[in-house]
Amino acid sequence: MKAAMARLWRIIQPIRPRLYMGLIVTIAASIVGLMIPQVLEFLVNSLDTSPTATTVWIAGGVVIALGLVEAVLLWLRRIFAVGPSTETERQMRVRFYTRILDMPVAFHNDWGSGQLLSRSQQDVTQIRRWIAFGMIMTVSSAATVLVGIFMMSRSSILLASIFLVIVIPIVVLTYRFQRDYSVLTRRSQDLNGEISTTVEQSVQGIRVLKAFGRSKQALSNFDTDAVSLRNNEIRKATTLARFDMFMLALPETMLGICLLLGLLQVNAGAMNVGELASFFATATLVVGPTRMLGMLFGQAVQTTTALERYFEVMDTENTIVSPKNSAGVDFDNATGELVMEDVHFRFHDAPEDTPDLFRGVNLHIRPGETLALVGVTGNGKSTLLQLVPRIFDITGGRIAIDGVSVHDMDLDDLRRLTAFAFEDTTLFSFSVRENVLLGVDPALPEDVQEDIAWEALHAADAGFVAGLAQGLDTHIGEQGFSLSGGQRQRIALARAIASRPALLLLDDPLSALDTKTEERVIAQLREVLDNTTTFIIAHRSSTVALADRVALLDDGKIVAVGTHQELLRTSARYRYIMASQTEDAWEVQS
Ligand SMILES: Nc1ncnc2c1ncn2[C@@H]1O[C@H](COP(=O)(O)OP(=O)(O)OP(=O)(O)O)[C@@H](O)[C@H]1O
Repeated sequence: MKAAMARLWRIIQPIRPRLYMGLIVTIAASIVGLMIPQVLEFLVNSLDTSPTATTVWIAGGVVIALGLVEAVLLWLRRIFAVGPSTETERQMRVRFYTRILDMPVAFHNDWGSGQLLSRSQQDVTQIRRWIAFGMIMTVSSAATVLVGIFMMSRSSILLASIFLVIVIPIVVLTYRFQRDYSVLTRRSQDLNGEISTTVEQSVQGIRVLKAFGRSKQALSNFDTDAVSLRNNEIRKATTLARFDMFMLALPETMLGICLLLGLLQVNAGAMNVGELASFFATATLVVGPTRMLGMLFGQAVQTTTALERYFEVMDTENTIVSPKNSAGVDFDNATGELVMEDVHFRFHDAPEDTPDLFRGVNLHIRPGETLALVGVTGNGKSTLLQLVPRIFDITGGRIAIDGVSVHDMDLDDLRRLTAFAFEDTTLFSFSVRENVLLGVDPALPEDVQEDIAWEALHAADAGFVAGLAQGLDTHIGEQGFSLSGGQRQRIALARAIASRPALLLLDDPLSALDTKTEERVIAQLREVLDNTTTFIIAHRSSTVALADRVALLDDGKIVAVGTHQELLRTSARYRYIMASQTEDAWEVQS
């Protein structure tokens, strides 16, 4: 708890002066509030001895004035605290988002999106509430209780001591409550994260769920999580209710005892009625902050949990970063020549007894060449391509573009040199223009950008965009749902082409196209790819036909490289794979 709060204390360093101001006005408001019973004591005593209308008016006026001052001071507390705390909340959220954008794909595979969502939303909001309200109120409530007890002791030391004695069980109970409640809070936050992930996955996969009639099963899984959350919330509420019960019962019992003893003392002449009235007015005022302290303890626990969850993500080490002294990239003369030397790779979460996915891959793609990568399904073709822009990092060997190791390049430079069209096309809920120009320098003049977009769309045979309601500015629905699979694939292909990379990485970019469309796209791609070095994963012979040479990936290595015809002649494995993967394999071989 201490460590997380200490880090928060450092984070809020710039806003501390304003929080101090907030604290000062809150304590001032409490003191002003506590002065009202003193005026009451004076009023009661003067009514007892020499009652005059003027005294009543003056005392009443002072009480109203004190009430107004208290209200203004509480208003000022919000003014001082709200602005800086919401700014800190914004900064923490932006840092979190920057962090998750920076983190490698392996990190996102490990963390559910729901977990990241709940940490960046609920947890950060909880932290803001603590900064704006909890921190200030803890100090001011504690101060109010102390000052209040001091003032009560001026009325009667005996009664104040009884009040003080009741504070001890309150502290013990609060401590036990804090311990139990923090465990339940953490569990609730985790369950909330899991539920968010389930909803998100169902929404994304809604078509699959419907097509396979699995909505009921999805609902049943969701219900199991929802029931766990409900049970946990009930346990939280029961714990809180028990705690609240004691927090209410203890002060009320104390007030009852004090009233009895106070009346006996007044009767015995040990204190006057004014002092008794003042004691009770103060005690009533102090009971609130005493209970508030208990509640704030609970909030402190929740905030600590939220901080730990926030820092857990922020502290996860990012393994894929730019080198300290990166090698410069000559973009004007970049050719995209790719060399892989003795490349080894295994996923960090691969079972220990499995061999590396790649065990010494050697490959050379010449400048301007188009090389197709072929292999049986699931043998690592997509992964090999993703090693180039460092979506995953190799565990051994070397990958170089134009003679410079990708590990020596700045990540931004590396990703400017390369462009990727993924097998599962992700389009954002932006316009077609924004999707296609994602990798294009936004500083270019608008008309140049527009020309680039159309050129790329034509190259990818995505001329259908011109016929859309708003052309390039047509907004693509969430996840690109309003387009067909083939249309989405062609826009994603256009996006890769538009960034005019030195090295184009295409992961089976034509898989969703019918043969006729594929033929057209290939014809246009041939022209575009003429001078661009291209590494393309191919499952169909028609895609292979696009390539100058073909490399066969098998058993963690490149086992053969040559033209399509050469490999058909020399490699039985290649013949087998092409035959098993392409519908027209026999035609290809003949
Ligand atoms: N993030 C990951 N963590 C662990 N294993 C993974 C991960 N991604 C892929 N794999 C595994 O690595 C292997 C290679 O996957 P990859 O997607 O590269 O194959 P592929 O040859 O492109 O497949 P396909 O031809 O079906 O597209 C598969 O066994 C896959 O299950």
